[in-house]
Amino acid sequence: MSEFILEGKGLTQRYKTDTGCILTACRAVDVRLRKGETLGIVGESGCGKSTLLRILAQLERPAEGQLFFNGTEITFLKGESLRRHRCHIQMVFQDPAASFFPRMKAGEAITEPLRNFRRLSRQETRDKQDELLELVGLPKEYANRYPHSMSGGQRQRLGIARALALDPDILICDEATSALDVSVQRQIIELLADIQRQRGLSIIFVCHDLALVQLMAHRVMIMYLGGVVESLPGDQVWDQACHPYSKALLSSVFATDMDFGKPVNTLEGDVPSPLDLPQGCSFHTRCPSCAEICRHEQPALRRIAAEHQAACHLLLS
Ligand SMILES: Nc1ncnc2c1ncn2[C@@H]1O[C@H](COP(=O)(O)OP(=O)(O)OP(=O)(O)O)[C@@H](O)[C@H]1O
Repeated sequence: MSEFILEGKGLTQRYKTDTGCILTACRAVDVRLRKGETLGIVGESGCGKSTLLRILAQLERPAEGQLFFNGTEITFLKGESLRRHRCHIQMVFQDPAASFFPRMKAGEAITEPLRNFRRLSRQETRDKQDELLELVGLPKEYANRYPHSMSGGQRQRLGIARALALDPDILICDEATSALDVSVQRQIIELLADIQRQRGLSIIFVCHDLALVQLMAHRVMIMYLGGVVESLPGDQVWDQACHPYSKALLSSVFATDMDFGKPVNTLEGDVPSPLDLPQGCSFHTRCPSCAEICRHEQPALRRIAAEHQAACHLLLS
């Protein structure tokens, strides 16, 4: 049995654009998720987070690389075995309202995935609705309400309830709190942590907000332009993150907490296009510490400390 419930090796994804060019959205990404662990994935818009999630959830197949579930390769599953496998990994999206039929009541909506897999008696459906609503902290009576009549936070609870209907081993949350107010974000994160403790669930939590991710993730992976630039334990992000990109993200996130007078290390320039990846280190065009080697040699992810890797020439020389 593998130490990891989900493992991706060298996951790469390319898309053909409308103009016939090849865009590399994900570059040789290694992902490891342990049972009961939360892995946070952070990065700016367009860095390939959603692409990576779609590969991990098997909504699309990578152009290169392999995927393992509990040590068994699942990269090439198809047909009925793929459909069955999807029960193990479920997703929560940023806008759950978009995936609810407007005329379907909440109770029906959250048990829908279950009905796709087996017949349920009326009593079984009601019991499951009650169980799921209680799990996500909503009153039973909400089964009869329409999702659009609920608040954003309540709808996101429904989204989580629906993702849990099939009792998955892994929950993948794609910007699941980004559309919510800060106080509601906290409640949803606490809810996820509670459910994780109760059910031993493994969670992948993708977000562009590093402050939020490091609050809940056991490990954090920082992505830039389709690749991983740093990976480290969540509780070390604030004082041990060492890649120049991670540091720039941190100083912009925590700028409001900083002393006046302390320079804020903001990022200059734009992210290069994934259609035209720069030579050498993908971050060198914006890196304040760029050296000659960074312009022509791509740094590999290397060990900095236990459970901590970074891809930067300057940290390793
Ligand atoms: N199906 C597709 N066809 C062509 N290009 C795509 C496709 N899906 C994603 N891309 C491109 O791949 C790159 C990575 O996109 P992706 O959505 O994975 O990034 P992201 O980090 O999740 O961004 P965001 O936070 O804005 O959702 C982007 O340049 C995007 O335009």
